Amino acid sequence: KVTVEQWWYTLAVHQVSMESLQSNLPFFLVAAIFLLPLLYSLLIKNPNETQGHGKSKKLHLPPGPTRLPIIGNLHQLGNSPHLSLSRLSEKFGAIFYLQLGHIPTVIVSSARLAKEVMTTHDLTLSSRPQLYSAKHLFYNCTDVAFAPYGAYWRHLRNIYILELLSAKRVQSFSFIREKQVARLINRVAASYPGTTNLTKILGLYSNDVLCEAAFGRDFSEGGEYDQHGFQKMLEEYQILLGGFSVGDYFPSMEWMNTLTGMKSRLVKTFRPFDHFFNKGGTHGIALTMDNIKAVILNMFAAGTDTTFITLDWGMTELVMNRKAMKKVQTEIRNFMGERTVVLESNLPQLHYLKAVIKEIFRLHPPAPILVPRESMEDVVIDGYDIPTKTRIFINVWAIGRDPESWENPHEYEPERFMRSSIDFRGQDFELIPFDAGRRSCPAITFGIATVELALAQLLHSFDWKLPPGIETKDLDMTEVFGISMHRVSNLIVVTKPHFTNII
Ligand code: HEM
Repeated sequence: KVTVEQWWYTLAVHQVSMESLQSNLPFFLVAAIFLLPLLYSLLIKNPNETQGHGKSKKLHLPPGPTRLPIIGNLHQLGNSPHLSLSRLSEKFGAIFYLQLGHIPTVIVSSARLAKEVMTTHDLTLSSRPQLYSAKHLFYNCTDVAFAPYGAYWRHLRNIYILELLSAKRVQSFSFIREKQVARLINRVAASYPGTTNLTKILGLYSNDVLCEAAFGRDFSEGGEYDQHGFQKMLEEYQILLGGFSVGDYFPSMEWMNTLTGMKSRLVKTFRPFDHFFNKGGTHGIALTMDNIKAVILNMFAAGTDTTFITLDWGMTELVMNRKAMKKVQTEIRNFMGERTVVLESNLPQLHYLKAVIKEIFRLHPPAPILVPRESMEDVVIDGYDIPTKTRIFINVWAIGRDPESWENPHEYEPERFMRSSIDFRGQDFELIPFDAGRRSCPAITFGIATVELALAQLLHSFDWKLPPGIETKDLDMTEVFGISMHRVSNLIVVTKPHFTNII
């Protein structure tokens, strides 16, 4: 039976924080009076026997108790689903089942099973659930990330791979990255000798690169960018996409999203972007204007936060791990000598820098449980029958810290990648920050180039440490809830320029 605890667990995993419960208390009380009988009949349903969707398939649960416990406090659970799901996988194994409302959900937390999902069953598991937030934020899921599998998605995906993000196109954007890295360095230098809010500066850099690549125009010049409030809008996007809406778990109760205010919040977030994109033109592409806007919007939503999170965690880990910081700076400075500006052509020689970035992806994948997939047919994974329309989450955060795959899994040790050929491009399932298979990130080359160049130049141009009186143990590692997750706190540092001519 789905117990009341499980229902609470469902809410908790999907960001119903104590604050939001409290602020919506009058609504919940009124709703409870009217809806309790209905909720009761919906919840008291045996997940072992019926999965709805017109089929009557048996879902064989992994061994272990079927009744799920509540772990930790609600607020903590709600804001860190990758942590709570990792704890559940320690208890129930590398594959386990959750009945989230009416939706059968399977969580996969090992490299071996991720490989099974992303190779053997990649096609069957290549669809996406039509999430309520994605329908409102991405033109009824007509973008590439949330479109269900089919001819339309394949068409869009080809536009990404062959046109927007082809190797040649990404290469042609190198002047954008080099220009924006120079601006990044100037922003850091401007705060010298005071403290630098590096998180803020890295956020601006990631947005500037994407804006210029997408629109061919530098929006940060003349403050046009700030005027549109992109940064805030994108943050809201990440939160809403990862958030909980009743209709995603109880499809027949989608109307409740209007009452909870979820719908108006989505519309409010979506409108400014839509308005902004109206300034462009379609110019002969056989897609509707909304389709094109969805594609561009996807680049922002998928590309800015992920790049920024990688850089922010990268600098945080290096500031905390002085030995690795010294080693990577020595590598860059030995190679660069008196040359102050790092070029993209220098990057292939910086092997330890690449190991540093892999280690960031292992410990802090920007999308810790990826975007859910949805099964298009019945499928057997690791001996378990998984029915059609099951939602599949891959906990890449847990896979990156799995002691079966990694020695000292919680330690920051880039050296491990100097001794191994493991890479993040979708062949080694221990390290899949970009996902793998059909639904993997089409922008790996773009993303990596944006991260590598910025990191190399920051480390070459400055020495970095925490402000006086602050120690590594004082840094707050809590993450903000969302589909991608960055640290709640900003990284505040003090810098010392390496070259006299930089300030
Ligand atoms: C460090 C940088 C990045 C990381 C770690 C990353 C990670 C990911 C992941 C994990 C997915 C798969 C979603 C899933 O199945 O869970 C994805 C998809 C996607 N990413 Fe990235 N990404 C990065 C940068 C970018 C950039 C810069 C862009 C655009 C310029 C981009 C565009 C996309 C798009 C359009 C998809 C949807 C693909 C589909 O569903 O077919 N990403 N990314």
